[in-house]
Amino acid sequence: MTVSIQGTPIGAGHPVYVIAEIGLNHNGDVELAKKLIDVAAEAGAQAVKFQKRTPEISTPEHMKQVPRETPWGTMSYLDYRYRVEFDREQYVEIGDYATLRGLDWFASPWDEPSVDFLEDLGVGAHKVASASVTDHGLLARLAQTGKTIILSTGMSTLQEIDAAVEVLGTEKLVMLHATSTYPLPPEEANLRTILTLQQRYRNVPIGYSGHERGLQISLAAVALGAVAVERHITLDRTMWGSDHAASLEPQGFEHLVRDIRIIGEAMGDGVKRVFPGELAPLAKLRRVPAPTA
Ligand SMILES: C=C(OP(=O)(O)O)C(=O)O
Repeated sequence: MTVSIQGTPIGAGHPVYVIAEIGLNHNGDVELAKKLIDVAAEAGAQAVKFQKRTPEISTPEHMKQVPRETPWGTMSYLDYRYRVEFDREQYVEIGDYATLRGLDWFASPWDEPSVDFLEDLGVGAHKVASASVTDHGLLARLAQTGKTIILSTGMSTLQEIDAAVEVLGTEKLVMLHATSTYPLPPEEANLRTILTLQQRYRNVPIGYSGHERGLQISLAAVALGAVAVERHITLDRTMWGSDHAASLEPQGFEHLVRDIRIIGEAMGDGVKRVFPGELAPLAKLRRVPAPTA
């Protein structure tokens, strides 16, 4: 089963759809966001992704007044959330820049007004963050958009995912296996879940959203058949902000996309055949030819 985002197909037999998750790693700075878009484009990703919140709604009540040290001084967690949000004008600027660089761009809306905000900007798809899997109001609003929805599944049981799929439908759905531990230790990656999801949601393309350090686990996900891969990117892992440490720097992301493309080609179609490149070794090395029927 194949779904598409702005004409780019996602599914078996198509190049792995690589999403560079900028998330909040722009730290509220449009110029930094543009540099990260450049990193994604130069590496050969197909999309960049952001996170869009209405902080008053999406911040859990018990977190709002928790003090937070930031580069802009100590402030409440709620004020910090406002500080790193882009407004409409800034989204127009970064969205246009992504389009100019040949990338799809979209975001994970963390509340219903954020869906309206993104729809107004004409995004090509929406992402559901793992944290939102059980927010059926948000999912219902997303289903109404008719756009392709990418559903992450960290922190979720199969029953919670079933219920989310019930609301979203399967026609324009991509699902990502994820474990929401930052950074993700290998023993919690549980990559065979990709196979479980493939079997349970047969018409849904299954991908992987990774929070591990390094490349190996994402590359293994592709070898297991993940048709989309999302990874956080940053200019510098030591920068201030919650996701930088579990992100890939430009060179790491470039290597990830390069290796995903090689693995994608190497996976083939599973049909056993003798390749042209084998004919010379065959002539040279095989002493006993196959018996003729
Ligand atoms: C946190 C997000 O995604 P994931 O659950 O895939 O990490 C997100 O998309 O905002």
